[in-house]
Amino acid sequence: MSFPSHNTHPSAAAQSNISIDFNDPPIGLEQSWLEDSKECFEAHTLLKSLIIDQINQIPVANFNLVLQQCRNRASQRVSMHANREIEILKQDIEKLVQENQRINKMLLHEMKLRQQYYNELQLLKGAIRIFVRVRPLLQHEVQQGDFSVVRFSKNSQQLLFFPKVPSQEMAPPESEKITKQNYRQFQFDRIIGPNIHQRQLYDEEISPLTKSVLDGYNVSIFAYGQTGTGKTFTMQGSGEEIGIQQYILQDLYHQKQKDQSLCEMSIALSCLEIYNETCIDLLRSSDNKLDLKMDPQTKKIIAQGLREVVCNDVQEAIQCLVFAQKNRAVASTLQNHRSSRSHLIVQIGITKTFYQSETTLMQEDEDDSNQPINGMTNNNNTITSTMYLIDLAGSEKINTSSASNPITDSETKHINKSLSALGNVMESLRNRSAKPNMNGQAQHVPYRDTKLTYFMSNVFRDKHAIVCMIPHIAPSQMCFNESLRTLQFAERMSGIALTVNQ
Ligand SMILES: Nc1ncnc2c1ncn2[C@@H]1O[C@H](COP(=O)(O)OP(=O)(O)OP(=O)(O)O)[C@@H](O)[C@H]1O
Repeated sequence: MSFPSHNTHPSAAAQSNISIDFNDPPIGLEQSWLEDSKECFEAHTLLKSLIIDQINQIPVANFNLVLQQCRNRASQRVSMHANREIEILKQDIEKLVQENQRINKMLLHEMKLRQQYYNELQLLKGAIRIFVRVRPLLQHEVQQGDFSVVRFSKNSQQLLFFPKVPSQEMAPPESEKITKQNYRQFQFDRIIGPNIHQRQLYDEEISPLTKSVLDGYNVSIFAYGQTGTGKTFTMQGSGEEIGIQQYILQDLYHQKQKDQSLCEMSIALSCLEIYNETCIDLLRSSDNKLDLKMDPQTKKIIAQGLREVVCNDVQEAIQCLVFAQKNRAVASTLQNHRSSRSHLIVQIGITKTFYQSETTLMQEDEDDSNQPINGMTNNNNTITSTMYLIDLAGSEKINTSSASNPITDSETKHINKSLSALGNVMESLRNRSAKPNMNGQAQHVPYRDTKLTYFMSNVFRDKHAIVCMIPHIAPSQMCFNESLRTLQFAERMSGIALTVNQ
């Protein structure tokens, strides 16, 4: 086959990048040759674009592969790194646990020392502490023209009590103006005047007792005094003003929360009423009369079947008290305002069980001062203690001038009997500590004379018990005789303050 000499092969044209306009072919080229060339050129162009496409695909696939490999390597490195980190963290945690144990050990040691010194101080202050509370004059007393016959010293320990003053005009002057007046002076651990609010009373005088009960000491607080002098106000509060019962419970549950890493604390409540020498369980609505018996194992006097309610928080505990108060109020309306004619004993039982690690730490501590504190049994590292809050019946005498009412007379006789039995027990304890062993025999203490003294003998027979008495008086001159009796009773008690538990 021969080609025109002046012409060039189409592939040569493509190779030499000659641009051919196929719509306007050069003169002399045959039509078929042109069509062949055109097809060939298009095939070439298509092939070229396919090759470019293929080339473009290769790096993407490669990249994905490389990326996957990188990921694998990275995840291997991350897991190796994480393992190392976890190892380091484990070591750190181990160190922290050891440090925590060391600090807990120090804390326990410090706590025990603090408890020891603190409670020694409390015991040195006197086993029976007397805080006389004088309530303000009430509105109806002022309206009746009554006035206060009580004055206070600046150190809050002395109380000046004026004999009957005939009228408001003759009322004693304020304490700073008092010179040589005819007054009786009383001195107690603390006088709580009418301006002292519940919170202040709690913070200054009662909260140390809450600390003691948490340390394993049995504590009892008696509210004593004539009806209407504020015993219930102090213990339970009134209206907006909460009483020491609630403050104590708030503190106990607060401490329970604070100590939860050291020990498990359980708080249980029971409420016992003694009315006309009958014991009544106020946490039961029926079948609630109880007998007092000595527990053969612990030698403690127990009210058989007395309901103890474990309360998990302060609200539950307060609900319990409200239930008891309602029960008491129902009986009260049925029986001639029984509430002020009966003794109410609220018992708060505390059990603290120390966790194993702390137990071991305590056993490891070889310091001699690290003796088990009161209430703690060596076997199970549990501390048990009880706080007794006793709202005593009104202490007034039978009004011999009024028409006799057999019910109130019998109630009053029972009250007078149990309150004077309480005084006799105190008196015996004082005598016993003055003359410990007469002819080798311990002096008899008449605990069994009344239900109140029998039950409370748990407290008086306990060498480590802390007893606090809050005698209440009204400041008015109309209550002069009853207030004087209350102050004299309190004076008798304060005489045995330092000796009762020796
Ligand atoms: N410190 C005080 N401040 C203000 N008001 C008080 C105070 N103490 C008592 N009161 C008020 O005096 C009244 C009598 O108080 P309360 O009922 O507590 O006496 P009580 O000794 O418990 O009597 P009862 O033996 O009859 O139960 C109440 O209205 C109480 O609110």
